[in-house]
Amino acid sequence: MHVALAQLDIKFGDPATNYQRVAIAVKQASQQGASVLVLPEMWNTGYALTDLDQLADVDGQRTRQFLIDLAQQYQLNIVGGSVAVARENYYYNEMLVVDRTGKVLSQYDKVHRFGLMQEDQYITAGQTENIFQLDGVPAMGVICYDIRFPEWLRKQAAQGPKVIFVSAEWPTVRLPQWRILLQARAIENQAYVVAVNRVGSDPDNDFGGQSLVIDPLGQVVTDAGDQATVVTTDLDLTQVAKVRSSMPVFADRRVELY
Ligand SMILES: O=C(O)CCC(=O)C(=O)O
Repeated sequence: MHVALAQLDIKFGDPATNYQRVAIAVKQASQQGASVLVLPEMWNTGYALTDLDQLADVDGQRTRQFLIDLAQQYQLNIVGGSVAVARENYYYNEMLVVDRTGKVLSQYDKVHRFGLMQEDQYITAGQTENIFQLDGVPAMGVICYDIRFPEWLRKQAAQGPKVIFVSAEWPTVRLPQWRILLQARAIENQAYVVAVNRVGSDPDNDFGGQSLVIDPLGQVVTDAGDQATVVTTDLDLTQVAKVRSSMPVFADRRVELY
């Protein structure tokens, strides 16, 4: 699996610009030979939560068609980060995963709402897991604050995913925690973590990138730095089986105790 991390700057409250930026990133990823492109969180609007009535993608229709078209045109799978979506009278922070044939593999609403950025006031929490197969590889995806809840990732990782995708808008001030949390999620689940954060700023926060690929032993194999970029990395998925068989932590769980 050759993953491309689209570490984008997101223009606050300006979907038209952001759709263009994503289209450029998909093209770059394809030119770099990627098989999977990963986008950041809330890339259509940024955290313009007070304007969601004007800005959110109604029923996610625009994003869905946009990602399907790009996936087919450039023949790559897309872990679509997340976008602000309006469904009925509610707003969601929604991830779509689309394969290169244009099939929608998964639709996930962020489960843990981040109160420090007022998500609890505007966004409706998701209820369902996000496990899918990319080119036959079992994978899962979560969004930003979700990574602070190891039980949520574990519940899904125990079902077989070898790659954990994370899409985020993680403020610079807490990037030291971002790195440690992601490394811990990789180590405890013995899986690759492919995590994409944005760069740039919005009226309240600076975002410092540090999109990472972390191997199943917790070592950072790619760090995208702090500028807008698309970086690619080859995942050696044989590592997952090797690490899991060398220390059988899933089998050693005492699930009757917790
Ligand atoms: O947990 C954090 O520190 C950041 C989370 C966040 O920014 C988000 O979920 O959007």
